[in-house]
Amino acid sequence: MSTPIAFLKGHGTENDFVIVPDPENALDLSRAAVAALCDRRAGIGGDGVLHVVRSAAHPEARAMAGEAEWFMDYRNGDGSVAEMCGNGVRVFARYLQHAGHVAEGDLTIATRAGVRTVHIAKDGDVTVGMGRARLPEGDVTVTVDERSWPARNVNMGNPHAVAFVADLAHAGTLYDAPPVSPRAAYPDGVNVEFVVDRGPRHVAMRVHERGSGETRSCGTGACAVAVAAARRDGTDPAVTGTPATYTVDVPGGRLVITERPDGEIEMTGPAVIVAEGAIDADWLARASG
Ligand SMILES: N[C@@H](CCC[C@H](N)C(=O)O)C(=O)O
Repeated sequence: MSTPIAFLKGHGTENDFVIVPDPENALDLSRAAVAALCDRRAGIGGDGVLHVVRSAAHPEARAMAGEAEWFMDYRNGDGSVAEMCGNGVRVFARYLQHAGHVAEGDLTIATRAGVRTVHIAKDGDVTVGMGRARLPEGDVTVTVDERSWPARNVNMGNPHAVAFVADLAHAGTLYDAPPVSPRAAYPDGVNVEFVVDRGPRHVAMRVHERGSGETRSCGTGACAVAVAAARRDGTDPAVTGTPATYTVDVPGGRLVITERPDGEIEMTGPAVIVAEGAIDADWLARASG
């Protein structure tokens, strides 16, 4: 029998992850292995995997090793690779604290979208500097059944289409990815957010994530929603010169997003470790095919 592989389970506003500490990048976490881990019946279950690797030990992160000791090698539930995961980076920071690698306060984490700054507060919430949004030009349309909505193309390191709708139920079951057109606007696929107003600078959303399906929360998605809402509401900080803060309710909780006049975005929310265990390495090897 092979040596078991340590894992933890954690979530941020119920966007849940299998955390696999692998400081020296010794594991071969294939696409099939990640999908098996995330399987909610035959595996551990999660929206994605947070593979915890020292930046110096990962080819995609080596160049960031001087700025951030740890690299979040994030994978979606189907095993695909994504550039960024906003809830994931908060849970990743919570894991580093839990494992004694870092203390409360400020730290940096390398991601495929670049180095992110994180603050672990005494009250338990974790804030992450999400960088700036990009807003590619061009009209985008999201469709569910017989309804279509104009959507805003927002890139938070990963791609989003944000549609303001009259009722979140209009998003339907979200079992399948809602069609977004033109497809050429998103050559690598897209995360789709459906948004309703709850009050001044307060919205609620549902999301269909690329590579994971409908999830209970998406941090980059919540940031994309806040950015789109600010442009719609005339509160774009680059225009008004004052920060815009939006409360974004997700099915799994609440995130608070602030965009500053220089475009930098901060997101605050909870991050929780719920379990620790050991993966049967032989099972994982078989699952990897
Ligand atoms: N849940 C994440 C986003 C994860 C990546 C996304 N599915 C993609 O493929 O871009 C978040 O909290 O940001």
